[in-house]
Amino acid sequence: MKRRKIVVAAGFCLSFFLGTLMNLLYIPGFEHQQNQDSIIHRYYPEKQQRVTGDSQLHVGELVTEDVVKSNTKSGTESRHHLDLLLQIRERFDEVVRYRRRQAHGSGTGDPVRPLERRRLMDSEPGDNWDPIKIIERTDNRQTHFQNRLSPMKYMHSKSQKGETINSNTPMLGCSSMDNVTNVQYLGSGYTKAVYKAALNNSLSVALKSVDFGGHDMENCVKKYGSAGDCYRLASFKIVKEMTLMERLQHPNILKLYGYCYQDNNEIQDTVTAITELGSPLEMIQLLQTSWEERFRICLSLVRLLHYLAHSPLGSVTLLDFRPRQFVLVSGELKVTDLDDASTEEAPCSTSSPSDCTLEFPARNFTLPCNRGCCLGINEKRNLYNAYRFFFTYLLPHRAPPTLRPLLDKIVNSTGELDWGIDETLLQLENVLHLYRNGYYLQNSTKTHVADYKRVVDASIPGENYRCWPSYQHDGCLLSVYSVTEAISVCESHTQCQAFVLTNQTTWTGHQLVFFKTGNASLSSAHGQVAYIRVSS
Ligand SMILES: Nc1ncnc2c1ncn2[C@@H]1O[C@H](COP(=O)(O)OP(=O)(O)OP(=O)(O)O)[C@@H](O)[C@H]1O
Repeated sequence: MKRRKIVVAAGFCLSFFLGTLMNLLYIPGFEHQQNQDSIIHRYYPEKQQRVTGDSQLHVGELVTEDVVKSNTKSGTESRHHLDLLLQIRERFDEVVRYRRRQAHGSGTGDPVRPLERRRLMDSEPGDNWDPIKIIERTDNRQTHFQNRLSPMKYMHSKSQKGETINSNTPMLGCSSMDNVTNVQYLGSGYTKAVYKAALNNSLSVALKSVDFGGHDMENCVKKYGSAGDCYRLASFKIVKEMTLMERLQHPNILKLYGYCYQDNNEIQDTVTAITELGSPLEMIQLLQTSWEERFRICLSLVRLLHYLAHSPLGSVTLLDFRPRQFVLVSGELKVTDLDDASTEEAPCSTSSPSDCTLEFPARNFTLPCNRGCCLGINEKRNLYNAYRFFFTYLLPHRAPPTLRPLLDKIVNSTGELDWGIDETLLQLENVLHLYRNGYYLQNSTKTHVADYKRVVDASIPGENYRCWPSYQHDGCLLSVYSVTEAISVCESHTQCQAFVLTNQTTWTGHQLVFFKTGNASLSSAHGQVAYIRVSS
């Protein structure tokens, strides 16, 4: 109520108010309509079209809360504080846009309606700034998303049960964090710290929160001196990430299991995201794994990028695309860091080709400008990053020789940005088809030199030797399409005198086979088949 009065008063006394504001905050030329609009555009780009005759009122509305706080400070402090608050509001608006955006192509461009915006501005000072909470308070629509991710239901609830994210997955909240064990630090970046933990001694999860000692918080507090506001600014990265994890559902995007808001000693409502657990990508380690596993990572990545290019929010680009933004979950690549994802398509004019320049350290590309937008810029940025960070290292290296020409073509075409993501996906799926069905095996006229005795339900536990790239470090465990391929492998290893077809398969359906130096330890093993070399 009090806030409402302040907004109304601001409307009546606006010219006086804005004049004072200009003097206090030293915003040059604030009295000029043009500059007011550019300020609005800078901080509230989506407002600009609406700001016409009554733009002053909008300015008043937008900054009133901030100014009331800032008015009590010295000029420089106020300007700094306002800057910080405007950054928070900017991130807030971004999250609102993602939450409200209709499925791409079926909805309105600007989902924040003026009435809601006014209500947002009217929310009580001191209320926490969790946009999900604020929107929920102000939104009288029962959206699908709200039903599934209601902070009122989950975030402070200590006894929630039976609610779901997806139709069959219970949503986790603060109560699930009552019994957290085996907490281990996993990693941190500029803003967040990530811990591995077991909930109720069973479910292993990753817990993501703002790193109080991280660069982001440290730099912000140094500049603005307000730990609380700096926390709010940083926490919007987690809120954005949670929002995108919820809205972008794909097997190669880490799952959001839930979240919890808790007060700590100094700061109210600190947010912790509870997500699927992965293991950080180690490029050196990856180079030592089989081609099949490395191909899986590239294919997961391309499937992810294909989804992002056609996502319900529009074409999403990952502005920070280093391998550390991805983790592995059971061999599948998943993106974890979504705080730098963006759906903004770069605007351009046909008379200025440089508008659409994609710049990379070793190369630049200029894309065509089509109807004021750089054609496919988000998709192509992702694709070139996939090429430079993943494909060049992982795709061709030790691939089956017959697949090499296809793989080289994929690497070259993505490196030149000749293909879009649709064609790239098609080509990788084709490679999978050829591999999965054994079409990569050479039609060799060479006959095998040795004969092998087949022993059903038998294994050879000992007689191991090492080979590369083995699925097991102290033995030679490789994947093959067929017995014929296993015989070829055995004949190419000087130590090999036998092999055992296990009953395990890889993600492509290939069979895992142990290669052995002999058969002295032959013993019965249900479901396995041993092949023993009987002549040479
Ligand atoms: N779900 C997860 N499972 C395992 N490790 C994770 C998970 N999420 C993040 N990590 C690890 O924690 C690190 C930091 O996480 P994240 O990238 O989200 O933080 P950030 O502050 O945004 O980092 P950056 O500065 O790279 O943007 C990651 O590099 C990754 O190795």
